[in-house]
Amino acid sequence: VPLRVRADQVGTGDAKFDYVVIGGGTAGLTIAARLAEFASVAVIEAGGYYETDYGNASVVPLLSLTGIDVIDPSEAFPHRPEIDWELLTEPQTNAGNRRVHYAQGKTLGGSSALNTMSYVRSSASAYQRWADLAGDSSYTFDNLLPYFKKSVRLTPPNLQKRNAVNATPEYDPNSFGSGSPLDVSWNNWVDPTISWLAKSLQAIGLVVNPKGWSSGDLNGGSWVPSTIDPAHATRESSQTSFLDYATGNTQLVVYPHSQATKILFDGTTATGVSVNTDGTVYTLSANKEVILSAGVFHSPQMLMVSGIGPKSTLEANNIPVIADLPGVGQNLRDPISVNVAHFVSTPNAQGIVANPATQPEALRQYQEEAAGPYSSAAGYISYERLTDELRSTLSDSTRAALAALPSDSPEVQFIAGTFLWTNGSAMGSMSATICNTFSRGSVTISSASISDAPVIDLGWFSDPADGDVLVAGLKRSRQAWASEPAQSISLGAEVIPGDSVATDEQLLEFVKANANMIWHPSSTCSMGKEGDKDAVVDSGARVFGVQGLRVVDISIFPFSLPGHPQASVYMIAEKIADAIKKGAQ
Ligand SMILES: Cc1cc2nc3c(=O)[nH]c(=O)nc-3n(C[C@H](O)[C@H](O)[C@H](O)COP(=O)(O)OP(=O)(O)OC[C@H]3O[C@@H](n4cnc5c(N)ncnc54)[C@H](O)[C@@H]3O)c2cc1C
Repeated sequence: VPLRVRADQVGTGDAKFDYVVIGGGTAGLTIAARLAEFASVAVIEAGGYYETDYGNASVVPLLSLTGIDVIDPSEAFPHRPEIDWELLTEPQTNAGNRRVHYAQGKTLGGSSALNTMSYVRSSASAYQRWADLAGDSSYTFDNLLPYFKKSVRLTPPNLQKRNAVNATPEYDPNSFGSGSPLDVSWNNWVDPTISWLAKSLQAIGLVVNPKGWSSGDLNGGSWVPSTIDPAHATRESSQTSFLDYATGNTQLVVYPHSQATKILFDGTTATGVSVNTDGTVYTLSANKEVILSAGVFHSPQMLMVSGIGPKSTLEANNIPVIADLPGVGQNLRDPISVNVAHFVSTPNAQGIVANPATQPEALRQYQEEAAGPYSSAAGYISYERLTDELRSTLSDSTRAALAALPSDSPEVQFIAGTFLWTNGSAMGSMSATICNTFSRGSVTISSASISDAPVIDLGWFSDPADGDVLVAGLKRSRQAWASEPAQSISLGAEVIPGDSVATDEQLLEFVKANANMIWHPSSTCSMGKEGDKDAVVDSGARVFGVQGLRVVDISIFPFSLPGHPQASVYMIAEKIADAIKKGAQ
């Protein structure tokens, strides 16, 4: 893999730019590349190149689902400091006191270098809710669509390579663009287990959405597109797309393996960033603005160590207060998920590549044709509002909480999946994930130093509605497994959770002990109206109480959007870049 940034684009030491971007992740590289079209821009990134630092596991699509050991959520997770921040949360008091490892990309590309590449937009009603909370109608789906389109380049699925009549993707080509450097397409191999489980979801009434999920309707099922380079069947990240583009077309300067340690202020105006590269400390000055894109955990931490946050927290850590902003770090939303799994008779991609008899052909297919099991990425997902039957099992307060959401908002996401059990046998899984996280967590600091990890409380199950909805989702997953298509591949009784987990109390206990993240945390620097309890930035992503500073990443989503977030992260970076450009003209 070539190192992409030209030598003259790698920064060292003190310098001045129009814009200084903290974090070369998903949003950071996108906004930096766009700003560099008309201004001088620096990006400070703590990591380097994931292709060289982590190799095939971060590049080959199948391995993004199964081979990334770094996403292990257990406390005994494998340590990969070259690409992961190695964050460990506070014990989750409502979830078996578990401390979980929360993988976050520390590399050019950020978490787009570690994610499972699914490209999913949220529902029009969710963006309407965002617009209402931000007090800005430019956040409705129709008004955001140009930025969604601008941020991607769609390549239609290669049906010949997919070679699966039951898995032809349905989508609306009009909701995609063609000019962006970021490739979105479909994988070139379909896992047979997932095809059967997709049929099982359809059998219980979750029909295929004829437009896919990029047109504002997030209900029904779809073969999910991925951020994938369709020609080579390799991961597409903000690094392989926007950084590549900026390297070829702009004077963007990158500071890799460099940690931003503090945002510097003159009074309440941000003037630059203090940076540490291997012990050398220097200043990058911003003539115009500092853009903070350090992600959901590190953006609020950076604000706090720089003097912006709840006054009591800043004072307790001897940090001079630049702006008392109580919402910083306060509105963490983390959607959680549980699995229902059976042993299955169908082969899966992991099994094929693990078998010495079938691996050589799989390798040949991947290397020569960019196809076969190694090219397998995102599969089949369905969204739905709970059925009346399941809704009637919820508590009154949960029903009331759901009723307050927009009427077309999906409530549960089902992901048809497959993996290898510890004995090497193929398993099929039907996971249920809550679409609207009612529980609130927080991010705070333990010291004034950015070198000390942020203190993360995910707040799992702090609102009982999440457990209630997840139990209903688990029951629905069981209904899918009971359907004829799933039964035709199931090799017997349910393995996870197992038939002994039967009553509502047992199901809730199972859910609390076993639910896990799907790595979509958001909202720790929420967008809102000035003075609102959680509001940290206005609708232009400008931080309240100071000048010359914006936050542009997933931390500014005002709530956890149903769906998958990266599509909206790329979109928001495009949108704010455009707002800055228009303001600068
Ligand atoms: C395992 C996993 C699977 C996922 N699967 C999907 C999926 O299939 N579909 C989907 O839509 N979303 C998925 N996501 C979520 C999605 O990838 C993230 O929401 C998105 O990438 C977040 O973008 P961001 O710009 O907010 O942060 P990031 O992309 O994480 O970028 C933050 C960057 O800031 C850098 N940084 C932080 N602090 C500093 C500092 N002090 N100095 C310098 N640099 C700093 C970091 O190193 C990082 O590069 C997944 C995430 C993970 C981790």
